[in-house]
Amino acid sequence: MIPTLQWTSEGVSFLDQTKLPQVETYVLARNYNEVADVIRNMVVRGAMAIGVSGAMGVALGIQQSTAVTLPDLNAEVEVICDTLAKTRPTAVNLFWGIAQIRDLYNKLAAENVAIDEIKSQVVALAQTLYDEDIANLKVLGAYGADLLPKEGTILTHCNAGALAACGYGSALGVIRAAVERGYKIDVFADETRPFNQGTRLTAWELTKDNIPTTLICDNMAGYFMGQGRIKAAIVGADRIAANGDTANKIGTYSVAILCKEHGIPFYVAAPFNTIDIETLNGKDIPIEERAAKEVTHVNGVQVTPDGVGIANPAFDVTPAKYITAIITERGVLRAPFEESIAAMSKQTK
Ligand SMILES: CSC[C@H]1O[C@H](OP(=O)(O)O)[C@H](O)[C@@H]1O
Repeated sequence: MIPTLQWTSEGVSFLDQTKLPQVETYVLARNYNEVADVIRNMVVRGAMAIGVSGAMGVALGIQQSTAVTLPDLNAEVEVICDTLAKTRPTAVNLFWGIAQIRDLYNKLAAENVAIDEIKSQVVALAQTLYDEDIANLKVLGAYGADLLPKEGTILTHCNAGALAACGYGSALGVIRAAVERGYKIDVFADETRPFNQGTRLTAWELTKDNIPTTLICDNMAGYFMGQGRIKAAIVGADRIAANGDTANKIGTYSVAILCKEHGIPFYVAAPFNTIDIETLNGKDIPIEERAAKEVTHVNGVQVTPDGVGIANPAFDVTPAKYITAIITERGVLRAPFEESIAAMSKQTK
């Protein structure tokens, strides 16, 4: 299994995704501020992975606190949660992960539970969230595999794989589940400029698993769809609004429109905690703008002239009307998404 992140006795260990595929190396975050740094710098990235990282960061901060009274610890927990919440704005899973630990903390603190007991319970919960992430994605993968063709090429954008989660992956989890069933499928991976999650990460993890993969530049998808090569597209998600509008890696919207034009199914695969029912539609999803250097530089070398303007939105929003289905561990959602999402939100699991 790919060790994207792991709780250890010394802190949280992260596979450094900024160094892949050339070097497989690990970063140990020894305190919650260092966890915030690795999320911000995308040493760890992907909605599910940063959700559980956020939870582990809060748990680590509480575990390491030297506060001896609950009022002092309460104040520290606020700072810890704020620090982690300010790292990346779009993936709602981050806020979900932080809230899981904060809610347990608040409950135990309100019951006046001893600080040592609180520490052990929040750490245990962070580890449970890690296990549940993998278990949920395996269930999601099985639902998704039911929708894929038994043979042919599947397009994906960015990396919604084991590297974007605690393991297995969402979009790539569906592909893994299909391959495990013996489907004769292969993957076209968009390179996903500017951070190159497709080039560096999807290509790395799929070839490691011997899943046949062809890397294409972001502007090639339409060409291959026109040739009839692509049978379906599947992507992950960072935040899904109550009406089904979906924020995902920049370029996803273009892929969805191309799919519509060519009559190709366009699937979103995401655990249910990616759905944000408080956000009514995609216009209200905050879109992260990242540093210009991600666009101007490739492998540390500047490829743009000095003085040119740079825009670097990290995500776009695909309107629900372009989405064939949203695959979750609770089942498959279809249009009208307002209704199917509302109904599924009422299920406890
Ligand atoms: C599991 S969803 C993965 C999702 O995360 C990516 O964003 P980033 O690499 O910036 O964290 C992207 O939107 C992927 O689809």
